Amino acid sequence: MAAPRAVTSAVLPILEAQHVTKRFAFGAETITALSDASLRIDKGEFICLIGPSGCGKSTLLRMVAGFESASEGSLLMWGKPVAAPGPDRGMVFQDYGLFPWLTVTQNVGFGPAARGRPKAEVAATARRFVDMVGLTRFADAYPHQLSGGMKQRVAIARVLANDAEVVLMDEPFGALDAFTRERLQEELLDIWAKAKLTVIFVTHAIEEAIILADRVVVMSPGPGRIVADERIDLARPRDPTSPEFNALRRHLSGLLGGHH
Ligand SMILES: Nc1ncnc2c1ncn2[C@@H]1O[C@H](COP(=O)(O)OP(=O)(O)OP(=O)(O)O)[C@@H](O)[C@H]1O
Repeated sequence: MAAPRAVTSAVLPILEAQHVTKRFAFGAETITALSDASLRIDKGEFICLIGPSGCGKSTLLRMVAGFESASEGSLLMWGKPVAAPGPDRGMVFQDYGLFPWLTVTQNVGFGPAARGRPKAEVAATARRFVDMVGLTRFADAYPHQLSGGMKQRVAIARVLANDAEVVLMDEPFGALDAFTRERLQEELLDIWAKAKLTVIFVTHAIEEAIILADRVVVMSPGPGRIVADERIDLARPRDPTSPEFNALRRHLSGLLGGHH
């Protein structure tokens, strides 16, 4: 019977941070990058981490990615400790991290090919995700032939081709102009919905967080802490000129207080 299993998976969060503290040695000093952070994320949620420079956003993301381990507390994926990086959690970097000598299709198929998947399967997977991010016409192009926004889409497709359930994005649109940024926000939401992803997205921009997130997690520095976790109940696509949007903008701005 499938029902009891479904009930169990519905209550188990895909990710959970339990009282996570992260300290770094810095010369003779110790820096507490993150202090006693607890957070529960359900499958399919779009979470934005927001806060001023140095509040531990990247540190938290890197810990979920498995690049760093907790000094105290635990970080769990499907109830099991995150011990190392894995293809189930894909990071999209601001500088895209594409291989310049490979085409769009080869970049997207890189992960499955490196894991030894059969050629035909790699090709089909790459094609599927190149199509999904709207780059069919550029399948054979090289990264230098693409715009910043297109490179960003390749980076997302590459993560998806790895079967990632969780996509980690550290200010991915920070380097883009406002117009491209808005278009990519829409496209990301589209891909997120289609691929049923769980996204953790770091941003400095309150408006971007309200456009994108199901929940906005607000952090503050010195030491890095989670100070609020706000649900955004507005229907998508969200209108930044609406009174509800503005009320949330003021509210989050207040939570960020003097830090922002
Ligand atoms: N490897 C490291 N060694 C020493 N200190 C570190 C290391 N990584 C991060 N830190 C420190 O931890 C704190 C949090 O850094 P983190 O990069 O997580 O902040 P952030 O909120 O992502 O900042 P930004 O918005 O500027 O990217 C900072 O004080 C930083 O100097």
